Amino acid sequence: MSTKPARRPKRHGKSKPYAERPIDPDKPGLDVRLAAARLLAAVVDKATPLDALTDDENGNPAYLALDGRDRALCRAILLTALRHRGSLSALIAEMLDRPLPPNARALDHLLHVGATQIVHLSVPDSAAVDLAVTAANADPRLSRFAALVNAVLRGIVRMPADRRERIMAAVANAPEWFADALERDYGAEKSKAILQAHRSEASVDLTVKDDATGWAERLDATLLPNGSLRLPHNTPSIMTLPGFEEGAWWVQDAAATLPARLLGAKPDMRIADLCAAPGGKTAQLARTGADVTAVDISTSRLRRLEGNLRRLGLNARTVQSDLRKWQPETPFDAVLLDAPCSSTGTARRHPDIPWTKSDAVVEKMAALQANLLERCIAFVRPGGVVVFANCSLDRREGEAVAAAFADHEQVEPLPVTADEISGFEQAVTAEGWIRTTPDDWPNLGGVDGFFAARFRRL
Ligand SMILES: C[S@@+](CC[C@H](N)C(=O)[O-])C[C@H]1O[C@@H](n2cnc3c(N)ncnc32)[C@H](O)[C@@H]1O
Repeated sequence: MSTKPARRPKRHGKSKPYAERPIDPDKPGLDVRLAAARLLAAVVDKATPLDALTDDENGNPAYLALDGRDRALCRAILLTALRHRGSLSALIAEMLDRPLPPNARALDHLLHVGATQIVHLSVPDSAAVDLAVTAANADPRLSRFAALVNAVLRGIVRMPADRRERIMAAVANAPEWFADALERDYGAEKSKAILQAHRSEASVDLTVKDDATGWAERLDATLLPNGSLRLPHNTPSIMTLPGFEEGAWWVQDAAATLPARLLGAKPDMRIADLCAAPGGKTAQLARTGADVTAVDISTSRLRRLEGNLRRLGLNARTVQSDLRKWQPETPFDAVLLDAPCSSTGTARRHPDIPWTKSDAVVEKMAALQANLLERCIAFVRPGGVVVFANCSLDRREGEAVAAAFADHEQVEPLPVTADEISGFEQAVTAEGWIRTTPDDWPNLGGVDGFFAARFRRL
């Protein structure tokens, strides 16, 4: 691969002399594009989670300097740029004689921000091109590439739609490590279906306390086979919806409701929800009337859990502790370990995940999960139940951890049966584990990827 800068894009001899135009630093919309390119760099080059960069209190200064509407546009550009990053890269590459050199990161990010608006967002093409060129001119590292930015983006604007589609559909639209891991775990056909599902934004699902049918009508939502509600895509802010203030429901992906259902929770049981925050599964367990202790290492996330339970009118004891050191005074009847993981099963909601995680992260998380799961044996009484779950698609974090734990002399597998998880019968594996992937329920819009396995302490 050539490392020479691609100074001249293909077929673009007639680009306008943008580089010679005066720069207007106050140009409307320029600060949004500059912020988007900077944040894209932080995600892709520094593996910083997008949610941290766009947090309304502690986010990146370039983001916090934007007003509310511009923040929304900046986030929309970033979510879309990351969701379609692989196919947008292919489109940009098509416009270049040779690849950009590896050190031309800022140029690459600016092109991605521009191409995202042209291909996927309802920003006028002329504005997307013009602002990208102005942004290039405003940056001393990039000003000599302003004509190239102009030519590449104009080339994408002029490209016939069917050719664009062909180029974008022909690539895996995922980083190599992630595409390889999926293919190894699921085979060529299924991994393709998962990556296809990742091209669409996930819906918002709700778990309701009671009267799912009534709330489905009131919220204009779809009642899913497992009893969750799925909101329409254009739903405005969750907090303004009927039932939020009164605590009638909470946000939780349909597949994320499965692990808590495996504990057989009921009023006389003592249950520990481990790695509990922000508390979707704690709420499910508390709702049964069980005596629930929720443990998490993060103080701020536990505060969110407590706020959520208050709104829902549900009770649980909360404990801030690192599970690697925690020791309960009395063993529980059942524990749920919703272990920290690479979270690749939620890539439709967090399209930065494939671009910020790696094989090394997956392996580190799998080792941590095995360690935490082993500690769970001491947390339950003999005969008690341990449920292990996480939202990774990677079998190193799910099936492999469960298979190794099943060999432990102090536990036996307690296979899940289809009748225990009505609506998700197809998710039960031959081993009696649960595995969901984003391409499940294709006609309803998919679900998050989840894994769960159940054991009994001997
Ligand atoms: C996947 S999230 C849990 C989601 C939660 N169960 C729910 O349903 O809303 C993982 C949680 O594990 C917590 N965590 C990570 N390492 C931990 C540790 N060593 N001890 C306790 N909690 C930990 C994180 O703070 C995070 O809140």
